[in-house]
Amino acid sequence: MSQAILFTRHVNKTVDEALSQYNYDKLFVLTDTNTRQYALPLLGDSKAIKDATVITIEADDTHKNIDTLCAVWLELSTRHATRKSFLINLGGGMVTDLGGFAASTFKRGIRYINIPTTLLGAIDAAVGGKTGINFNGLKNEIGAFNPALAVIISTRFFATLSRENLLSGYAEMLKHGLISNPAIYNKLLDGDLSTPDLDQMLQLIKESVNVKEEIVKNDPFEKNIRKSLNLGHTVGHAFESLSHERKKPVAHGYAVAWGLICELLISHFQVQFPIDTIRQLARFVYENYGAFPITCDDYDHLYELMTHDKKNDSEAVNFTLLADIGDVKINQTANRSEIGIAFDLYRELFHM
Ligand SMILES: NC(=O)c1ccc[n+]([C@@H]2O[C@H](COP(=O)([O-])OP(=O)(O)OC[C@H]3O[C@@H](n4cnc5c(N)ncnc54)[C@H](O)[C@@H]3O)[C@@H](O)[C@H]2O)c1
Ligand SMILES: O=C(O)C(=O)C[C@@H](O)[C@H](O)[C@H](O)COP(=O)(O)O
Ligand SMILES: [Zn+2]
Repeated sequence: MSQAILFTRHVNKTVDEALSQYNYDKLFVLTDTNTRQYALPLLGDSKAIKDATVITIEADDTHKNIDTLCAVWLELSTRHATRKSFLINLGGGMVTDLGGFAASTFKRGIRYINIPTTLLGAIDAAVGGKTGINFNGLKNEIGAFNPALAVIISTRFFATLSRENLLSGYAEMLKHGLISNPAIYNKLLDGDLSTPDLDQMLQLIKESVNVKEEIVKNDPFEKNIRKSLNLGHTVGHAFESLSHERKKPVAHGYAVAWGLICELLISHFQVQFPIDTIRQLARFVYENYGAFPITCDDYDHLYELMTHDKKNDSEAVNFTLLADIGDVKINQTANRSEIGIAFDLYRELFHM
């Protein structure tokens, strides 16, 4: 499973060079309503893109669903896309997840590349081949492992990103720091998020992509060590699903940030992750991300959502835990009452 990761400041040129390597009959570009407005113009000088058919879907995770997927399949079909056609996914993780899955399934698979336009997309979603959609109230319940042939990353896209979406991506970078080593983690924790400088952040972005790339190379299908990339997501996805049910969707990275704290609390009790490091991160998360409001009335439902986690292989809920920064313990479990204790402490740390 090889995937070229290309960092560039000249996206047009890089896109044209990348596409010139492939023979294709028709080129399609998938955008959402925001990336059509803000990101597509940055590709205006690409010769290849000038002749492409643009397909545009509604923005945000509430549309990462089967209806939107059908709409993309229908466009490809009515416009006579063939197995020799090519798709470019231009957007954040919502577009690259859904577009990657559309490409993986249309006529049993057409080739595609990702051009992430969010920080989260660049350091995480566009890389590594997890594609899919939400289904039955569950995150990424349907999907496939199938990497984009190339991922073209340019920080130029991030100039129009909201602060919320920058922070959302930063949370997945913190996750990469936690699972890799203290040097990367501490730099991230020292970052000043009040006035983020994207060019200064480029080095951190490259390190973060590298953390993910190395893990995926070793375990592309998440049989073992790739589960480390899921730190924070067992709880995070349950928070995210609950936020959709409440019709107040939170950004994915925010749910991961809160999920990280809960799972580090479970790590503390099960594999002695240091409590002071949790307190420090909880302060950072509270100051920058606020809190996801829960009461003990939500615990049973959150637990039910976690019983659907894709890492589970039995009745028990599977967690990736940490004994320390960079010391990952996969295939750990926690029961309903242990998770309840973590929620109690999370609420205390987040002043609920
Ligand atoms: N496949 C993976 O490995 C993986 C990893 C992490 C997250 N994900 C998934 O990715 C999704 C989250 O991705 P995301 O945070 O990029 O969200 P997103 O794609 O929904 O983008 C967030 C918002 O920013 C807008 N936007 C995108 N680019 C913009 C730009 N350049 N300027 C202005 N606005 C822009 C979008 O239209 C959207 O409104 C979730 O569905 C999550 O499950 C997948
Ligand atoms: O690439 C991975 O592996 C990850 O787990 C990265 C996560 O940040 C990402 O949110 C992923 O989509 C979660 O996957 P899921 O298998 O828990 O749905
Ligand atoms: Zn994630």
